[in-house]
Amino acid sequence: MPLNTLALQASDLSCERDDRHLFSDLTFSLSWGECVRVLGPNGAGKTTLLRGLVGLNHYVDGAMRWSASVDGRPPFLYSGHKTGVSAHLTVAENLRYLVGLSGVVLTDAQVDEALASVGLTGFDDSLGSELSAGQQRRIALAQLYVEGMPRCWVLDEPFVALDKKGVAELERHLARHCALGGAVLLTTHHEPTALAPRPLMLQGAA
Ligand SMILES: Nc1ncnc2c1ncn2[C@@H]1O[C@H](COP(=O)(O)OP(=O)(O)OP(=O)(O)O)[C@@H](O)[C@H]1O
Repeated sequence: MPLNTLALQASDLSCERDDRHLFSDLTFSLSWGECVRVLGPNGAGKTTLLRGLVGLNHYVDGAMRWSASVDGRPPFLYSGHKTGVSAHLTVAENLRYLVGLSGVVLTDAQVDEALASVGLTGFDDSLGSELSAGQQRRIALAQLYVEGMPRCWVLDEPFVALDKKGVAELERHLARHCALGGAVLLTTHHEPTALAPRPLMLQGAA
């Protein structure tokens, strides 16, 4: 497949952690317009794989080729199982910090708009520590509503702590993103209903 149709090409990946083989011979691609869901039981290595792909650990060996980035910025947006929200920053500061990792600087109006998209209007000045788990998750997810962010999203358990309405809205948002030519690589124990991701099973090493 021509590389410009791919957000990611990963070949012959293998992973050993603490002398345990988690997976091997893993080859897959993520096309633009596609959502891929990494599947496997607890401890199979889903988080390890995602973190390895985005350069947050060195446990994963093999060839990983992301689509070209713009202006040297990261070619992907990563949001982890832990939200990365600081207890000591306000909601607006947290959002500015998270999108800043992708080289994006927000106007006040853009902050308001993104927070409104995730139901956090009026919480701009609240500290991260003053928010519930679901609200903290929503701060991290607000990045997905900001224009100019990378179009390839790597999301580790993005539905965790969200209420029913939040889950449905996020599913719709991810489906919309892919329909508009974005790409999503995620892991989740939640069974999506409005999203039909292509499964990628971590089988474990032979
Ligand atoms: N902090 C850690 N220190 C040492 N080993 C770890 C640590 N976190 C995970 N591991 C090891 O790596 C393996 C893969 O963990 P990982 O978190 O990638 O699994 P997972 O598939 O994402 O699991 P889950 O479905 O429970 O989130 C685990 O089986 C465990 O042995």
